[in-house]
Amino acid sequence: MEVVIEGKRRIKGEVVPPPDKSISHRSVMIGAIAEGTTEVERFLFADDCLRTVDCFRKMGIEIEFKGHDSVTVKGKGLRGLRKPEGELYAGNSGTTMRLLAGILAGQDFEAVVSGDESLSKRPMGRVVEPLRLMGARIEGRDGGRFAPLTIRGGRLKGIHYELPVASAQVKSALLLAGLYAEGETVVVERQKTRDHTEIMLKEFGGKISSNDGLVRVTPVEKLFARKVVVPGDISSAAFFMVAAAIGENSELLIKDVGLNPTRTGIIDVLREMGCTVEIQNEKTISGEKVGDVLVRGNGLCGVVIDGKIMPRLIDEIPAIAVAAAFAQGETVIKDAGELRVKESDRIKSIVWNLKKLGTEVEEFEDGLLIRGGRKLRPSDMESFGDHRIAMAMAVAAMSIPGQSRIKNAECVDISFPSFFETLNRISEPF
Ligand SMILES: O=C(O)C1=C[C@@H](OP(=O)(O)O)[C@@H](O)[C@H](O)C1
Ligand SMILES: C=C(OP(=O)(O)O)C(=O)O
Repeated sequence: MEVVIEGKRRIKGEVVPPPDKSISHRSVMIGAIAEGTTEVERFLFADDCLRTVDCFRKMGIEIEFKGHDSVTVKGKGLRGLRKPEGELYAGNSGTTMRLLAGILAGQDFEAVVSGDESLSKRPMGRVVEPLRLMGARIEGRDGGRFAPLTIRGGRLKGIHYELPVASAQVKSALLLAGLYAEGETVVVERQKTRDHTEIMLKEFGGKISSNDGLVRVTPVEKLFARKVVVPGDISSAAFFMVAAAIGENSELLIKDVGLNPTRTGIIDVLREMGCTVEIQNEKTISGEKVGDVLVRGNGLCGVVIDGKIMPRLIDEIPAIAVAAAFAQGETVIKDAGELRVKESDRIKSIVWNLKKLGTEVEEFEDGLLIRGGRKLRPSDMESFGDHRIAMAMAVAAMSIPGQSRIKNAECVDISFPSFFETLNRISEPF
């Protein structure tokens, strides 16, 4: 699908972002291994989370869709999953494959997890190696570095493991496997990554603690079903934040956004770039911080983004790169090598598209430099099959007078199926 975008400028009004993808995945996974029925209010009906639903249905879990945005998961307890017939297909979703690997490592059956072309190229050694140390038998392409993975779970033992890459998916896989292990599992993270697994496991009665970069889990006999209310996804909201930040005279209220501090790097960066971002109505729901975010565009300047903040905004870099192209001065993004192993090589994808728009960009192994503030031209852009690239470039196109095109834009269905309609609704013509 090719989407044509007429450049418009003013972004105005109110918007509610789609439910959080990370939390939606976890609600099904943890709900499936809890005792009782977990009601999930505001589940994300998008491709990635539906892959997680399919995988658990294949393992005998009843999952019902209720209305347009809720699901119920009939949990069967820690030992209630059954051996699936055929492969478990994770599609494009890294979160599905890596977290599922952790749960499968604790089961006493064999299962195969596969993915689409993009997911089959993403590194799986980072979960395979520590899960093997815990006692799981896992095979995969190239010695287990790539999917499909064949996982034979069994008796696991807890490990003390320092994450070689800052990854919430790897941490979560080990914590989930730790539910089945003998003794304590300790994951050491040098940079704090999103902690939705820890929060939800605690809500469901898990024994888990986090202190000073050490996350510890010990097995419990049972997890107990809980109602989960999923906040809006700050990673989806980020596209609107940037749209409002770069739009002249723009003001946008984004409601019910998840504000877990491990995810709010985008807000810090936009403020540092000179944008007004106000948080209103903060509350805590299902253990997660939520609030409304008001963004007012009033001119941006370049920034340096590196180091510890990276895990707090890793999925927002495509949107931030667009903000940088519209900002005065240079923006440098470093320590972002992880972008090369997402749904596309996001450093390459960003550089390719920004150059088409007339931005001066330099590519580094672990990041990029963007010289902002030049007059940009409308263009034909390419998603490279990556939802976040399609959405970021649509936001850029929206602020450039004239007609741009985004090729292969159907990939927005991965995390935000109504993205283009929503973007149209909040933007006004010149
Ligand atoms: O745990 C999660 O839900 C996610 C963790 C991050 O990946 P990594 O763990 O690979 O950094 C992020 O990029 C992804 O979109 C979702
Ligand atoms: C990297 C992402 O997701 P995943 O790793 O689950 O495919 C993303 O949504 O940007």
